[in-house]
Amino acid sequence: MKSLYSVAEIRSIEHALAATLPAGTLMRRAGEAATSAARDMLAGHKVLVLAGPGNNGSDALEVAANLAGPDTDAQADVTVLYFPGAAAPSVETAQALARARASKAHFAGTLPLGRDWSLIVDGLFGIGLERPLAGAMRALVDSINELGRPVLALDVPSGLDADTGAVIGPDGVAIRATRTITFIGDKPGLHTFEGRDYAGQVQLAPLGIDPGQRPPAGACLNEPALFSLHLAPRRQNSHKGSFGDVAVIGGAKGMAGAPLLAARGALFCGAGRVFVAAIDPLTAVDFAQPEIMMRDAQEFDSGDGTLVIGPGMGDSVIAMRVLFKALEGTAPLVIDADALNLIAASPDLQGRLAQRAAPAILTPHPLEAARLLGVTSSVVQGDRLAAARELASRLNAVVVLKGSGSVIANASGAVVINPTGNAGLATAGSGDVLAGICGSLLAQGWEAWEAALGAVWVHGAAADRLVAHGSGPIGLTAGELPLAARAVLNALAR
Ligand SMILES: NC(=O)C1=CN([C@@H]2O[C@H](COP(=O)(O)OP(=O)(O)OC[C@H]3O[C@@H](n4cnc5c(N)ncnc54)[C@H](OP(=O)(O)O)[C@@H]3O)[C@@H](O)[C@H]2O)[C@@H](O)CC1
Ligand SMILES: Nc1ncnc2c1ncn2[C@@H]1O[C@H](COP(=O)(O)OP(=O)(O)O)[C@@H](O)[C@H]1O
Ligand SMILES: [K+]
Repeated sequence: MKSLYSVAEIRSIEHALAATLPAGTLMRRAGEAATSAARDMLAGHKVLVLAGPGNNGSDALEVAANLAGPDTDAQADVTVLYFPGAAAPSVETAQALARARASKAHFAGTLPLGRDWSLIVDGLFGIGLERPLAGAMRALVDSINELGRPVLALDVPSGLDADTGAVIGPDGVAIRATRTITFIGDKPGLHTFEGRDYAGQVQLAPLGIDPGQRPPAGACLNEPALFSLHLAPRRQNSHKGSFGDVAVIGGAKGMAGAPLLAARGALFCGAGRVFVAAIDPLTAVDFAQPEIMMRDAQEFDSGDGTLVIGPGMGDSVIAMRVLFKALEGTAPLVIDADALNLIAASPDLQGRLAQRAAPAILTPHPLEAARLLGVTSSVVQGDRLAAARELASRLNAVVVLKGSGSVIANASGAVVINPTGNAGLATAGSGDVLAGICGSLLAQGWEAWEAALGAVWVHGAAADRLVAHGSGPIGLTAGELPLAARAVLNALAR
């Protein structure tokens, strides 16, 4: 399992290890791991090392000493910008500083201008940053980002919250890294919200701590191993009834495309039969996808099939009535878009949802999540893991909080961050396709938790596949996702 540790969890691991290891061991190991990552990235000689006042800075000083070296054959020409704190440095920091000063690295007082850095090592702040960068530090971070040179961040890009992936603000700044080497355990903030943009490629350096010595983490990264129990090859002796029915309810006037996209997501990911039950039943057939059966939402009886409710559904009286009926019934539900907004506006519907025994997956984007929680979307984005966890527990459902690094949570408090997908998905209709894929996996007998994990992973991987083939991120369309998702799912099942 690819565990993700909160800052509090890392601190408690550090605390336990401090009793068993000689002082400074972990810092030295962090320095060695980071030095090897820096060498790996280095295509040239000139290295700028930024070292802050805490232990993150000490890691950076170790890197500077290692890269510059006392030897004449040292490869790098290292410049250090060191920012001592107001308090006296710790013994370990003093040792790292002495090593760096004894090396061939030169210490500068301000950012040297006009140098074409081959690599910048960011050791300003790690998990100890608790307030926004201000003054000279803020200006330095802006200047570093403007240089556009390769940056290796130590532990966490300085300015980023390792728990949430938010830049510590308001109106904060953070280093934009090419790669982040993160110590002891990987961290949620490197994989969601702003984290993916600021951390770049994430590399874990466990510092010689074997996973067995680490307690279980509060979150982890999504990967096929988390849902592979449902990825069995199909039996030859199967028929369309073996793979379940999905009915997508939605499609108010002018919004016929949304349920069709969801229905295609369901069809291409293997549901046996797929219906669209439209609020405005004008379309008799989807000529591009005639396998989809078209019905009138007001007359439709889904039996025990899976319902995906909400895409393009609107907020009419009919929509409300159909949603009420779905919540009263016992069908597995995927609740998306307008259905989420109707539920957000009605404590009664929230109560009904929370009391249901049948499985439900909710797929809010941040604004829909904010409406459900009665807060603003910036509050949701400020702590996506907490928001997803809170919604799952309040509404007794599996929740997929969408966006860069989608967060999947359940009512028992489990939290998973999805690493697949890209900004090509930032296009109308891609969420509809995701809802359809969720419904498809539910209809094929997957448990709600695995269905949500599998659907989000496959949906993101489909977008990654399209980008790898040149069909994005610019101009990727939601309509292309179902076919790509089919390829991804079949590759996994093989
Ligand atoms: N412990 C271990 O076993 C290991 C730890 N490791 C490394 O240690 C890192 C954590 O180190 P850390 O706890 O010293 O915190 P860090 O991120 O350096 O920052 C704290 C310093 O910044 C200061 N400061 C804060 N905000 C500020 C601001 N806005 N503007 C200006 N100053 C500000 C704050 O000062 P103060 O708040 O007192 O003013 C304090 O001096 C971790 O990320 C990893 O890299 C690894 O070596 C592995 C083993
Ligand atoms: N920048 C991004 N990186 C990764 N995934 C993204 C990004 N932007 C959007 N997505 C994904 O695309 C989908 C968009 O869903 P949604 O916002 O509901 O759009 P729509 O309602 O138009 O279908 C979600 O699955 C979301 O996680
Ligand atoms: K850093």
